Amino acid sequence: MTNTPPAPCAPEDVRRVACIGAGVIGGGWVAHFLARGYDVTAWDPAPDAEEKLRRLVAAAWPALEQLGLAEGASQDRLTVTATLAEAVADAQFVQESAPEKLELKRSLLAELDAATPPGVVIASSTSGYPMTDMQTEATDPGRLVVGHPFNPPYLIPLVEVVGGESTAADAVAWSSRFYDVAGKSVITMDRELPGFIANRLQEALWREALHMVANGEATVKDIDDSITEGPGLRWAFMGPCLTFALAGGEGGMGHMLDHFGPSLKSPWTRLEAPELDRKLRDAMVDGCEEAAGERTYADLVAERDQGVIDVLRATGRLGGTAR
Ligand SMILES: NC(=O)C1=CN([C@@H]2O[C@H](COP(=O)(O)OP(=O)(O)OC[C@H]3O[C@@H](n4cnc5c(N)ncnc54)[C@H](O)[C@@H]3O)[C@@H](O)[C@H]2O)C=CC1
Ligand SMILES: C[N+](C)(C)CC(=O)CC(=O)[O-]
Repeated sequence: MTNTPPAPCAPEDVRRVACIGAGVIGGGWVAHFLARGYDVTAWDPAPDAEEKLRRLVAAAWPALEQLGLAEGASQDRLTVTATLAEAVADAQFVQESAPEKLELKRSLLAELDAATPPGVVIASSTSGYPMTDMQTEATDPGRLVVGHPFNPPYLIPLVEVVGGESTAADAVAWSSRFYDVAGKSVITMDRELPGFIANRLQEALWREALHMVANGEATVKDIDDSITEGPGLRWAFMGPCLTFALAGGEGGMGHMLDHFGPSLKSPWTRLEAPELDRKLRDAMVDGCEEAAGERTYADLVAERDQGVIDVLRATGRLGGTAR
């Protein structure tokens, strides 16, 4: 990593944030930043983007009110611009959440770099591309970082921050501090890993779920119930390592590994990803539709939002209202 200068204002002094791409994640970021009292500009090329974005923010607002809005926070502080250049012209931080396509990310990040005031950090929401692969066309790649959120960004605290080979170390430190000030829970990585940390873990679970559905070994409902009625209850407040240390009783992780470690070699898991063919795709879609039953997308979003808030409240993690 290089050492080019960081953003022109301190993370604590940021007032204006630009969100580029306003779908599920970009819209979620907009809701989060508005609730934290920032002025937000947003740009998305889709013709119906503004209407969809305002609908998403309005749907998220009741949950955000429960979490506690920052002083002055308002949905009215959102400006949807006609062009990308207008969105970033006065931004003090930029969050990019465009589709997960490498070529698109490369050219968009270069375009953002050209249009954003010098020194302002630009973060990508990418789910797994290393920044090294995305920053290749930018004139100032030093200010490009990954800030990987979790859906919905307005409720799930975690952001994984990591730079690429050409990212300035200061830009990584600046963005980690900024997300912290903006109410997120930050893991700063000192090296690039495909999928970062959490998605690498999630992908392992997901790969096995797809294998089981593809082979008719479990239904979508079995898989979801196995987590919500089982390990998921523990994972909300204690990670998989400490949870398994308790599986060793008073002997802790040492006994757990001595006892169960050899079974790691047994063929429980399949390390290759399954072929995501039409049959498997349809089985997953049908299973999810069956699991959703009469509940609409909006019903499920409201149910998920309330569930996350209840868990945050129950585990004493409801954030403060100040930035
Ligand atoms: N959906 C998820 O659960 C998560 C997604 N992400 C990441 O967030 C990013 C966005 O994903 P989603 O919001 O799920 O996708 P999405 O499909 O919901 O939204 C993408 C938005 O980008 C817009 N767009 C298309 N071309 C664009 C361009 N050239 N410039 C700016 N915007 C453009 C689209 O009109 C759309 O509104 C991806 O990098 C994805 O990997 C990260 C964490 C979770
Ligand atoms: C499905 N996904 C890989 C895009 C998910 C994420 O990147 C994080 C999340 O929200 O779980």
